Amino acid sequence: YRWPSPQYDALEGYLYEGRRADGTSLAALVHPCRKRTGTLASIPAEWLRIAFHDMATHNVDDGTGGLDGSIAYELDRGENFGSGFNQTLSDFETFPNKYVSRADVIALGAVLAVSTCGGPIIPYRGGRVDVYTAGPTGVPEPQQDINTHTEMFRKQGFSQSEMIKLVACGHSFGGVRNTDFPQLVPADPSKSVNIKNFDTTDNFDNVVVTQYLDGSTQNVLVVSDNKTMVSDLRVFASDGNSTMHSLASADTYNTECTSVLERMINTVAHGVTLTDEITLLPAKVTLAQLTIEQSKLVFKSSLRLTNPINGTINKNRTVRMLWCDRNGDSQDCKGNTRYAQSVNTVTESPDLSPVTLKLGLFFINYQFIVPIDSTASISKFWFEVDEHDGSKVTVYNNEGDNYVVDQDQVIFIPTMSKAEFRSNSTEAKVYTNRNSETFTKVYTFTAAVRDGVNPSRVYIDAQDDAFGDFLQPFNSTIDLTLNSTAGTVQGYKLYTGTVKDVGFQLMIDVHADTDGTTHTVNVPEVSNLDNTVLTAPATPSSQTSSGSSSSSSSSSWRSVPWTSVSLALIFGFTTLLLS
Ligand code: HEM
Repeated sequence: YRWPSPQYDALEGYLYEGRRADGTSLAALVHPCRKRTGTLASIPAEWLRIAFHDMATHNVDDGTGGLDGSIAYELDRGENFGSGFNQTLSDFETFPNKYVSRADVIALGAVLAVSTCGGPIIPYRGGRVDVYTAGPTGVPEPQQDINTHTEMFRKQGFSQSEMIKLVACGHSFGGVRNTDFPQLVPADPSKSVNIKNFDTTDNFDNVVVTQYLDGSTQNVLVVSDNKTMVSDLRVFASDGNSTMHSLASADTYNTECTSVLERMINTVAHGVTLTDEITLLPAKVTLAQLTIEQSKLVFKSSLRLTNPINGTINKNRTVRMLWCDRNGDSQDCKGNTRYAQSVNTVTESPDLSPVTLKLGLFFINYQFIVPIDSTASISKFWFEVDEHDGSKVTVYNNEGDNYVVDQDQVIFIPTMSKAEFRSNSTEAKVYTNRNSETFTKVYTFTAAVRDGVNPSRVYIDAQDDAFGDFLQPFNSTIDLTLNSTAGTVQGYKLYTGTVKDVGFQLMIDVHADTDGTTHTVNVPEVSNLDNTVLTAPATPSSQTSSGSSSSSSSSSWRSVPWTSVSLALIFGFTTLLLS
């Protein structure tokens, strides 16, 4: 991992924070191992089941299908019977975005579902590619015979024993509904909700296996009198119960389920390449932006650190952001290195994501905002964490590369931008909320281009992938026009333009074309805008740098802490003892 990596960051945020960049939480819908209000159905069970059904149309012979979001177009089929699917799709609909496909969200749902109910952490990758039409059929149904099932799983890429494991892992929680399968679960007027669970626990555990083996199982797909429908019995017994016996150990069950469910969520069409496994970033830089707030040029960023749940946060800890000028005498810290303390600390709940909770960690965010002299500007930044307890100061510098501000020619100005919900609709496209009210979201965006650049074109590429009913993504390019009355603000000229969107997660890239070069600022989060909470910038300090290109050993520089930092930059050390 090297910053910037917006796709990795988005996937990492979804997995370990369970939420969108604007704070809307996916994890909170399922965690802790929740039941749905009303139907009392197991939400995690619905989420795991949909991942299987979406994947089940994979054809290993021709490399088509797999986890690709096609399930959204396949719900009218008998093989996708169940009211849980519609509810799950509406749980998921606001979460796909430019970096996280709908299929990635479905896969993530399976990971969150298993971990929130006490199961293992299934390794997660992103990069699945969505389709916008139904695929072929291929989901097993209980009335089919064992040969049909074995062949269906073979086509999905799973052997007989893997089929048994997949079903035994899938049917760990949740159950069969009377409304969906009255042949299996007879009507019972005494119950307002009539779901027959696969076993006696709501957790993700091997009780479904042990109760099957000891004969106490209540799983209707095993014990129903309707012998046509007892598909779990046929599947489980298809190798003489040998695989089921192997799953009688809880540890083996967890290991085998991790492996087979990981393969399930990673089943994609040939030609689709998944990302590396998304592991937790111990120090994550987010929300880095050069912008104008209250007529000042400021640089903002946030450093997310982890803390063990059973450990205390060191109250004496100080976290500094350090940065270099882009221009002038101190260009790239040749003269001075600037630094400032964090202005705000936000400690997250350990319940943010069941995955991070399971890792025994929670997050603390150190937020920075510093004034930037527009002539000097900023070229790169990094962080230093001092526990003030005699231990080494830790430097977070992007593995020695620093966090590089790749350009300052074009910047985005959230606080001078806004989003309006226009109801009624004279607008061409509208979005219908849960109360059947129609809206169009009208965004007015303000960007700024350095004075003197004279761009031939300033424009925004806007993309939204999050729609009710899983409509096609929205893509639009709009030109921004110079606000000639605003003059020059902090060495920048302002440009504005309007985007109309009906989705939930607009993301934009702002571009300025100059002399054959396109400068771009990527904005993955456009929710706060003119509602951004304003914080006064910190007062920065600066300290003479030794010069990052020089290793001169004058006697004075050893006493200057920043030289250690500079050395860290040169040699890529992440931690150095300050002299
Ligand atoms: C031979 C293969 C399979 C058959 C015939 C089958 C059949 C069924 C049936 C009939 C239900 C009840 C659905 C309802 O009442 O709405 C169900 C539920 C479920 N299935 Fe399967 N299934 C199979 C394999 C799998 C696999 C491989 C997984 C996941 C790895 C899985 C996960 C689930 C889950 C989690 C539920 C509970 C859903 C809920 O409570 O809402 N199933 N299955």
